[in-house]
Amino acid sequence: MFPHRGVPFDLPRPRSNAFTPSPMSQGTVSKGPNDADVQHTPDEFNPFEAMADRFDRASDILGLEEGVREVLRAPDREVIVSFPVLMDDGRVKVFKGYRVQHSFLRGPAKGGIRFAPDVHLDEVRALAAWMTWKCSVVNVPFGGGKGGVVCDPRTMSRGELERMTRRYTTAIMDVLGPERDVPAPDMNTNEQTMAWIMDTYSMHARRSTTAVVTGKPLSLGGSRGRTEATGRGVMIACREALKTLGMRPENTSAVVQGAGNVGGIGAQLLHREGYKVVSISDISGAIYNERGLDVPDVLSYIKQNRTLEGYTECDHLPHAEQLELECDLLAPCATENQITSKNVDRIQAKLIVEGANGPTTAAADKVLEERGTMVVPDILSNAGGVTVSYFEWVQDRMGYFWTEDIVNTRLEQSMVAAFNDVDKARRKYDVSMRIASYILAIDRVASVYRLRGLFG
Ligand SMILES: NC(=O)C1=CN([C@@H]2O[C@H](COP(=O)(O)OP(=O)(O)OC[C@H]3O[C@@H](n4cnc5c(N)ncnc54)[C@H](OP(=O)(O)O)[C@@H]3O)[C@@H](O)[C@H]2O)C=CC1
Ligand SMILES: O=C(O)CCC(=O)C(=O)O
Repeated sequence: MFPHRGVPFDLPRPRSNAFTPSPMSQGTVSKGPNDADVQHTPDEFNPFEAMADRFDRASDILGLEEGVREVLRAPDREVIVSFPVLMDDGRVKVFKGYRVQHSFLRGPAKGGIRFAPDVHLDEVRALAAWMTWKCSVVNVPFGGGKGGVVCDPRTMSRGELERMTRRYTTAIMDVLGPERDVPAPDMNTNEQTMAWIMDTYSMHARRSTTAVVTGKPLSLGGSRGRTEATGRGVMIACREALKTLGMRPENTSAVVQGAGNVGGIGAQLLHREGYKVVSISDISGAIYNERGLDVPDVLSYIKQNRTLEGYTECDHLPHAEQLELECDLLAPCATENQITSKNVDRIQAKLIVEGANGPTTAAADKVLEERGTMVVPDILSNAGGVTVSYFEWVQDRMGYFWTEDIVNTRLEQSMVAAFNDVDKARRKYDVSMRIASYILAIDRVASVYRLRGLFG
């Protein structure tokens, strides 16, 4: 069902065992990539290495002390669990889940949970570290965490998904909590999943604990604007980037990869702002219309049919061709490792705004930098989601809920401030937006570490 997730479409599926600790057992807690027995095999498609490559470049520029560098690079805690779930046919199936908490220096760990058949530890490690840097870039008081369950949600019934979510939550519940670690939605999880997590946690805690998770339904302490927040943040990042390039939305053609929470809502908001969205994709492939797609119509088609397959008024393209389309703006909003050393020479977009986490490999980054293609990196451009998650956590703890206007205004202010902070660092250090974001993020986390005390 997810044949290409996390790898370029035209390649055999690379797998790295770099940093992967040996046998996973119930409740394993591993120290992570700094373990002495770990073997390092350079691998362009390993997301943790992609993160570490940028981390090292930014740390070199900052002249970060060796000890601090080691502390900030490695995850603080990794939990690996195996748990049984009763399937609809009466069988018991054992699932594997992860929760990686990369850093608590700036506050509780924060980050989504994804359900996918090929989710793996290095991916979750990278995603957790990216959360630390992202929260720092937008200056919200959280560290970074991420979770994953190896499963194929498309083949599971609602009951199976609920039982799996509840068992996973129970298995990792010791490390969760409003002041410990606060999950949120990611790929293939949504507000219903968050409601199950909140309920399971609350049953064990013997009190309703809304602030243990964000991205919940409104009636369970969710925030107005959270569902749209990541796509809205992507739209704001596009607008700010266009300004620096002297371009205007109405003269900008856009290609959006992914049609889920980030890509679908992002495309819709770009369309509303006057961009010509010429292509959108989902797992089945891409659609293209050079005159521009009717995005609301495309999204309602997907809602009805659960796929883009069969949509008319457009050409259908394979995934790989979508990324190489002639366009002004490319917004990869699906998954990791989409723009790589294999296809970067054929990417024609003038501007890349990353809605997904890790869609560009470090090797491709270097080519884009040399070519002068502007890339607004994930840890800045998709930070709208965690920003409104922070607002949700605050509202839950206050027990006082904001209007959508207030949420959107504060999100707008936060995204623009973060964009400007990164742009300032870019000019100061004469680096790309990506490296500038890492410099800003690492510097903020490192200064907190020094303030809290190096040897505590
Ligand atoms: N949700 C959030 O708030 C945030 C998400 N992100 C990141 O954004 C990305 C997308 O997440 P989200 O939108 O929540 O996930 P969803 O599950 O809502 O949507 C994912 C979308 O990507 C499509 N897709 C999956 N694989 C491919 C592929 N290989 N090529 C093209 N399309 C593909 C899916 O198609 P189909 O439906 O057919 O499977 C679906 O349209 C992830 O990297 C996530 O980590 C980042 C910040 C916050
Ligand atoms: O909203 C959140 O807490 C995190 C969202 C997320 O997983 C991400 O930004 O990658």
